[in-house]
Amino acid sequence: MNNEINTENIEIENNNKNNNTDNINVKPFVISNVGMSLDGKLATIENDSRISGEDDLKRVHKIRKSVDGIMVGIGTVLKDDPRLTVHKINAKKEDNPIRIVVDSNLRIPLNARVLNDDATTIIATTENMGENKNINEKIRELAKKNIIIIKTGIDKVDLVKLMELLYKKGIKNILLEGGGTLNWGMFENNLVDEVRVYIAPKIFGGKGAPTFVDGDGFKTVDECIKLALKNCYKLDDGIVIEYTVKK
Ligand SMILES: NC(=O)C1=CN([C@@H]2O[C@H](COP(=O)(O)OP(=O)(O)OC[C@H]3O[C@@H](n4cnc5c(N)ncnc54)[C@H](OP(=O)(O)O)[C@@H]3O)[C@@H](O)[C@H]2O)C=CC1
Ligand SMILES: Nc1nc(O)c(N)c(N[C@@H]2O[C@H](COP(=O)(O)O)[C@@H](O)[C@H]2O)n1
Repeated sequence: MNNEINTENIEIENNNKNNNTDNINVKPFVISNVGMSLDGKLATIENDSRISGEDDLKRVHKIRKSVDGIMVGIGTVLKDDPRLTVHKINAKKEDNPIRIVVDSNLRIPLNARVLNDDATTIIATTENMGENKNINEKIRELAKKNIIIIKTGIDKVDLVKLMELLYKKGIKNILLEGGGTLNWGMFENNLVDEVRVYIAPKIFGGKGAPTFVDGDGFKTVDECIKLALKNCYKLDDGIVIEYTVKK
């Protein structure tokens, strides 16, 4: 049972008050996909992320079409303003997966393209997102756009709980499309099941350029995520490598 609160008649799911322990450890199957340079960067220091060629983008959009949900961090929304729909291959509106944005402080701009009506959008936020004084106005505007807001976590989105909640909503598989900070959060919590990377024959360099997995990093090799090679092949001018995450 979810406890729900009303903010000016707008229902926000507040899962921090949810003590239900049913279905714990039942989560969507998560595929982490990125296009990266050979040195592991997701974009250049000036946020140029044109890495994949046309065939690789078609590969990504086939995955988008096949999953229930597609997830990004608010960093990617603010930097790229993505649509997160299936638009590089033939598709109908019904083929678009549910878009999930992980955004602890509701920083999402109201004109972000992920808030358009091409697909359902869920914003995962936190208990303390309301500290900004204009937050109720923003929630009202998001509600007008039929955006679903889920609160889980106090200051930072609780990704483990979020996965359980999404699974209960019928989202059985998710394409995780980064960026590096959210990818770390997902790997750190052992929430990723499969990895697919397109590696472009390019070197971007730059200490500040985002990488496939950023965050704090594991301290030892013993702690790190271990992968088993599943498949690899040439595509465009690069290669695609697919791994299963060893659990
Ligand atoms: N080449 C590719 O395939 C791709 C490239 N990119 C690139 O990646 C870059 C963006 O990456 P980045 O800046 O790291 O942003 P992310 O998209 O990874 O978003 C990170 C933000 O998510 C929020 N967040 C909330 N809860 C969590 C949590 N539990 N764990 C982790 N994050 C959480 C945080 O913001 P808050 O605290 O406000 O909630 C955090 O700063 C861009 O340059 C983009 O172009 C992105 C995707 C794919
Ligand atoms: N796989 C992949 N290759 C690249 O070269 C990329 N730049 C990305 N970026 C991701 O796709 C999002 C854009 O999506 P829309 O086309 O607007 O639907 C972008 O925000 C990244 O998540 N991915």
